[in-house]
Amino acid sequence: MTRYALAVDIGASSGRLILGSVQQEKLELNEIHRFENKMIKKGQHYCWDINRLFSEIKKGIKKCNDLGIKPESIGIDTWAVDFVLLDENGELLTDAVAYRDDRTDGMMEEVFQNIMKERLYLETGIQFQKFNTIYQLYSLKKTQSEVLEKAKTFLMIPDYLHYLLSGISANEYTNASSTQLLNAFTKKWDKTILDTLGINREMFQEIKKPNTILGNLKPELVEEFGFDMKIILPATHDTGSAVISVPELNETIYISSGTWSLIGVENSFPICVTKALDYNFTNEGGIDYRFRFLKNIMGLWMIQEVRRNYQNQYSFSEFVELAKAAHDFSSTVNVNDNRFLKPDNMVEEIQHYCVETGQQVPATPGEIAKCVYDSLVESYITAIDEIEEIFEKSFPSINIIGGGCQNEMLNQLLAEATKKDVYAGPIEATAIGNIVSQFIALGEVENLSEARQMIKKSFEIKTFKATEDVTK
Ligand SMILES: Nc1ncnc2c1ncn2[C@@H]1O[C@H](COP(=O)(O)OP(=O)(O)O)[C@@H](O)[C@H]1O
Ligand SMILES: C[C@H](O)[C@H](O)[C@@H](O)C(=O)COP(=O)(O)O
Ligand SMILES: [Mg+2]
Repeated sequence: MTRYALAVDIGASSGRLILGSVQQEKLELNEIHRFENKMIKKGQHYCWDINRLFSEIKKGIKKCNDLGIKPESIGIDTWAVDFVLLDENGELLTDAVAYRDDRTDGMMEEVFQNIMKERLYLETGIQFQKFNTIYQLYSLKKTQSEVLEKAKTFLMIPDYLHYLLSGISANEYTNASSTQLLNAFTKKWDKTILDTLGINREMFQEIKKPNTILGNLKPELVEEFGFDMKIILPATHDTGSAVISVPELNETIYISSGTWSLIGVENSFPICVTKALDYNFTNEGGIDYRFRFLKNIMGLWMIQEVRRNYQNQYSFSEFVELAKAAHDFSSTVNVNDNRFLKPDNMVEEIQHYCVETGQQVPATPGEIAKCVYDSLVESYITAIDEIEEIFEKSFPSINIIGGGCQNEMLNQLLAEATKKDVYAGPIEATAIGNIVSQFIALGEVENLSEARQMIKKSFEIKTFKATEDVTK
């Protein structure tokens, strides 16, 4: 009898529910529901519409009935760092404020008045992004200390969605690592950091690893759906699940390409050396206590915003064709400049940058798109050079996974620029990683190694090579 696991993968731009099963030793996916995700303004803050997200999840679960399928388990992954706080009755005390909100402006610098930057990095190994949970909580402490004092439960976004399904509170390890409040070595909440910043450590929950069976659905949801499911924790940080799906993990660099581009390697221990700090690499927790040594690059968020600025009149594939037609345009921007984190108008921000740096100013949608893609490749190359400097070796290939691996122009540009083989796929890497984590817990798949072998033979992986230099 076929066993099904249901993955819920919610990224910053879209969410999807995907059923997974093993058929003839291959993983089979069936996307049953997809929905848009975006920030909404609530009061003075940008937030996630967490109630709509949960209703989309329930809508997707109910579609299983239309297929006559009762999945054995469900697991939810989303973006990192964001959270909600609950009161003693388990009710929401806060909105799900989004990491791009400006409430953390200046907070990192204030935290460094209490804890040295180097100390934070040595204990947590986490990159310095202004939106990390530590700075969001510090902002709350300054502006709404009464909320922090009342809070009894701290749940990150996937934790909260699992709580809504099961009534059980837990903090999953891979996402907890992104907060910059988890000690990279003890894998526990770092009491010294919390106490030094005066953040109530009692609200943090027990850390649970991926592959943990958290519990079952609340009885009223069993009634509503018509079936029960186990809630099994995947790597609830979406990039943690995505990296599980990288088919060629040994000796390769991956780029999880979606709203963000997360570029890095898998490692068995945290690398907290000065050079990693200076280059702002992170050591996010992975499955089986591996580490995701990676760097955030602004990613396809930029083209998502450009698309919005042009009233969504162009598809992503049309932007690629428009960029190809603008082949003579060569201005680039530093994509990791915080000015691109949440500009009022991305097109204008890119144009202002080019004026300020004395470059040709992009005017057409094609020139803007080409500038974004060329700038991303430039940033990828810098990060690859930094990784190879830190590891003191050259990596032969790059694996691009996630929705962005469909941008074949970007894939070819990277192959040409690095002379490395670029492998593209699987597209739904995050959901696949989520599903295999559930199957490992259910015993449907033996372990991570078997999962990766199964993934490699189950999905199309396209190869992009540098063109031979015929002049030689
Ligand atoms: N057909 C396509 N051609 C080129 N790029 C694409 C295509 N489809 C999706 N993309 C890129 O993939 C991105 C979305 O990737 P995805 O992994 O779904 O994002 P997230 O998980 O962050 O919501 C889009 O922003 C877009 O740039
Ligand atoms: C804010 C974090 O850096 C972000 O969540 C990143 O880690 C991530 O996982 C983004 O995933 P997307 O699928 O939204 O690109
Ligand atoms: Mg994603």
